[in-house]
Order: sequence, then structure tokens, then C-alpha cells
Amino acid sequence: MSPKQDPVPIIDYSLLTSSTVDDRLKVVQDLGKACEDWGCFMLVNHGIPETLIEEMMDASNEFFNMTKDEKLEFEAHGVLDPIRCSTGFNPDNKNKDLLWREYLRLIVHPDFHCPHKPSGFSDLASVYVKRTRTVAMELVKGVSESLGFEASYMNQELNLDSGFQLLAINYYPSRMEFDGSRGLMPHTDHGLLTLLYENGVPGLEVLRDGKWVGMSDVPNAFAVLNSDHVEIFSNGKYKSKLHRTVVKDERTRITLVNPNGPSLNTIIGPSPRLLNDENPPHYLPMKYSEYLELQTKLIMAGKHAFDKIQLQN
Ligand SMILES: O=C(O)CCC(=O)C(=O)O
Ligand SMILES: [Fe+2]
Repeated sequence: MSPKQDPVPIIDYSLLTSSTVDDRLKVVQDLGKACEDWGCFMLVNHGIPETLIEEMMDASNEFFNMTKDEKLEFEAHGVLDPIRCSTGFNPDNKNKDLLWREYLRLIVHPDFHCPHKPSGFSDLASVYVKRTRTVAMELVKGVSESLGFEASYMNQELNLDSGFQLLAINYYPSRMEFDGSRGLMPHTDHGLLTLLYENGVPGLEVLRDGKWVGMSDVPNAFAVLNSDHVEIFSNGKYKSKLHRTVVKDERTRITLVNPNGPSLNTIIGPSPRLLNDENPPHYLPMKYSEYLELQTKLIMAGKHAFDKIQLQN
């Protein structure tokens, strides 16, 4: 019999925000352990109303069910376009015959962008992303403390007040609508932490000890993943989490995904406060906007941006 897989860590957000000093200390320790050991966790008691999330799922479904012509207005161009609607893994659809999904990617912070249809979508999305941003910023404070810094250190160093936040909505059509493979190739995300909420149709998997493990077992929870810049800033202590999506369920899968990064102008490298003779820098510093461009180019070539910035020492 193969040994049983240990469960994905669960972090209780309510302890991070409203608890005694001891509870906070414990949850910060748990958060650090989850980021170091797993690189991901499920976030429960996040305080974002289920009704708001359901409304977002319904509005997203409505968006993707508009006609092709209606969606054409929001078609993707460059990586920094504020509104990008496309299909497949790459903006240019190179992999569309490998794995299928449609997606809408919106820059929602520091400025908010959203399609003007369907009606009400933009207002709803603006409320939703404010709530997820608050949660993400609290988590970053916890991560900062777990690395031995003050809660506000990462916020200050990385200019998170004007941080770059995206809302990516992924739509994997039902088996009735689409007959091929639905999913997303293995990848890591840019930014510090990605928050992901799914509509009850499973599919997200993370690589753990060489095996793909499902992230869909905890109801009403966000999946939270370490992203590339938490790995860079922590000098490799909190590794960016490799993940993929495989949709086997017949139903339509919709996910609301928020990558949360530093401001576009921030040059981000390993925190100087973590470096010493025993811990030399493992990554080259790079401006966040340049990293985004580089990552897009390298993905097309089947490579990872770390191939260019990781130092062999
Ligand atoms: O939709 C999913 O299951 C995963 C989405 C994802 O990894 C992404 O948008 O970066
Ligand atoms: Fe991702």
C-alpha cells in the first residue's frame, strides 16, 4: 500500500485578523510552514461573502456566453493590456489544440479595468477585487512576519500600495460545449501570492514530492499559491508553486484568480536583510514590468523566467 498523502495545509484567515497575540503568532508560524513546506494552502474563514462570489461566477458565465463578435472587442494584444480576452495557454493560441480554456485577464490595481458588459459585471468585479486585495495584503503581512520581518516590511519594500493586481477569470466549457481536453499546462505565476476560487468543479493540481495533488477538497476556501516573486524576495526559502489544471468533470469550470504583485516599477530581488556569507543571492534583481515581458516571451519558447535570473551559487 502506498503511504497516504499528507493533506494540503489549511490556514484560518480569521485568526490572522482578529485574534489574541498568541493566536496570531501561531497562525503566522503555520503560514510560514505552509509557504516553506508546501508552497500553497487552502484559506478558510476569509470573510468574503459567498453571495458575492456566486454573483461573480454568474456574471463571468454570462460574459463567456456572449457571442464571439461581442467578445472580440476585448481581444488580447500585449501582456500589459488592461483587458485581455483570449483562449488557450498563450495569447497567440499556440497551444490551443493541447488544452482548452477561455480567459479574461483584467488589471484591477492600481487602476481598475473591466469590460462594460454584461451589465453590472464591472461594479460587481470592482467590489470583489477590493475584498480579495484586502485578504491578499493581510496574508502578505503574515508572510513578512513569518520571514522574520515587521508585518509592514514587504509592503514598504515592494510598493504594494500601488501594487499590480490582476483578476484572471478562466472558463473551461462543459463537455457538452467542447469535446477536447480542458485545462491549463503546468506553470508558476508571477507576483507574490495568487488567490484562486473555483465554482465547485474541480481541476487545480499542485506538484508535491513529484506527484500531482488535487486542491479542490475544502469547500468555500481560496487556494493560495506562492508565486515567483515571493521565491525571489525570500531568496528561495518560499518556492513558487508549480500548478496545472485538468478538468475531468462534465460541467463548466470557472475560476476567479488574483495574482498580487509589487508595483510595476519596483526592482525586485532577494531581500538584503536575508543575505549574508552563508546565504548569497540566488536571483538577479529585475524590474517587475520587465519580468512580465520576459516571462511571456519565455513561455512561448517553453522556458521559465527563472532560467534567466537564477544564479548558480
Ligand atoms: O483555473 C485554474 O484552475 C488555474 C488557473 C491558473 O493557474 C492561472 O490562471 O494562472
Ligand atoms: Fe496559475
